[in-house]
Amino acid sequence: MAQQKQNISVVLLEGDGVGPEVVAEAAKVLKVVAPQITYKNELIGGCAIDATGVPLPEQTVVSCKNADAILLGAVGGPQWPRRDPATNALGPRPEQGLLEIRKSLDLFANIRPCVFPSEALLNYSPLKLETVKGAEFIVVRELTGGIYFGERMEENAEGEAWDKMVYTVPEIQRITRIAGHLSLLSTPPAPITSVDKANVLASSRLWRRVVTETLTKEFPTVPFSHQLVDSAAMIMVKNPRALNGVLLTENMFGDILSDEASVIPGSLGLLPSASLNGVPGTGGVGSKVVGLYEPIHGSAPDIAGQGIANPIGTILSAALLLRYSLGMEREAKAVETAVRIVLDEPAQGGRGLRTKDLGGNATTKEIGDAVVAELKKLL
Ligand SMILES: NC(=O)C1=CN([C@@H]2O[C@H](COP(=O)(O)OP(=O)(O)OC[C@H]3O[C@@H](n4cnc5c(N)ncnc54)[C@H](O)[C@@H]3O)[C@@H](O)[C@H]2O)C=CC1
Ligand SMILES: CC(C)CC(=O)C(=O)O
Ligand SMILES: [Mg+2]
Repeated sequence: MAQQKQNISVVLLEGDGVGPEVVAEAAKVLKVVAPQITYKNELIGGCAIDATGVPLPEQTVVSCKNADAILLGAVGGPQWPRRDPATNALGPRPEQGLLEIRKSLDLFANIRPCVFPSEALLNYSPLKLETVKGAEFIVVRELTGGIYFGERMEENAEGEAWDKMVYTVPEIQRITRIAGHLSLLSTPPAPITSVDKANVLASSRLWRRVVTETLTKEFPTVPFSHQLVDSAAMIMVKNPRALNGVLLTENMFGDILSDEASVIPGSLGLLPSASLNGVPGTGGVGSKVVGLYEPIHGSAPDIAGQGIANPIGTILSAALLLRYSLGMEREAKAVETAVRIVLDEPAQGGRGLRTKDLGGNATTKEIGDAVVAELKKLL
């Protein structure tokens, strides 16, 4: 087993809505597999606005920069932005906090694996079993550039507003290298599908040129192709196996396509993500990168406070945290196995537990407790 650091610090950013509910379960899981971790809770999003006036307090940034890894729930909700009763001006948005922490830590690489955490879920996908069986790809989303970070103008007196989408060569090169690296972890190298809108957008034409050059020069054994984003969205639900491998794309397209991808295994509550500032390792000393880990979903205000949110996306994000930032591959795999057993049908030796989004009636806490119980048997 890889040598491990003893004093590990993880910052928990619970955020808003279902954030605290799902982070509580993932933290419970981490405490079992890695008891040496110490935790610090910090504020981000709407709860930070209400407590401090800003969505990302300086103290949160400092703690995150000093930590070995960060686990986040979600931010946002219909109560924000709040309106100042005196001036009628709108206050800050919780989502700004998330964008700012990604930028502050230079977390340019967002990795969102779209896999079935258990084969049993094949029966619960809203798509036909024969369509989704065998679908398995990783969305590699550029996370600190593009339209979410471009200049913008809010609505003016003429009823006009705009957002600018900018990409630079180095930004595209570094995210392409992440995709190339992930491709090479498979034998033979996994195909990369780069998704853009090069038939319309100048930034996409740059994207396509730089992706082509970087992969051709630096990853000559990696097969790749280009797909326009509109048809990629169609293929994802019609024949998702055609995207198997690595789906490389820019910030906004990756945001949208990854939510769509969650329909394949059956719920937005299932998919984890890792936001990194470098090449992800597969475990062991020296392979660690700065990382923020979060489920791909939002704060789900429609179900917040009911104890029914699916915590699996967050628990699997904790597994990615163990793998990529702490070099604890054995523990990461154990968490993934425990999740599989919880979801597997009893006839397969599993527990057949599912939350409401997957047609079951288990609570958030029951799923977390079951993962912990299975994990204790595995360790
Ligand atoms: N990373 C983040 O913090 C993100 C924050 N948001 C914010 O979240 C708020 C709500 O946004 P929505 O568009 O409603 O997206 P959402 O992802 O919060 O919810 C969309 C739908 O999926 C369901 N859902 C989400 N997570 C679930 C889970 N773990 N278990 C079961 N069902 C789940 C929700 O109940 C809802 O019906 C907004 O303020 C938005 O800006 C949205 C996406 C990401
Ligand atoms: C604030 C948003 C960009 C968050 C989001 O939807 C995401 O990262 O998936
Ligand atoms: Mg999103």
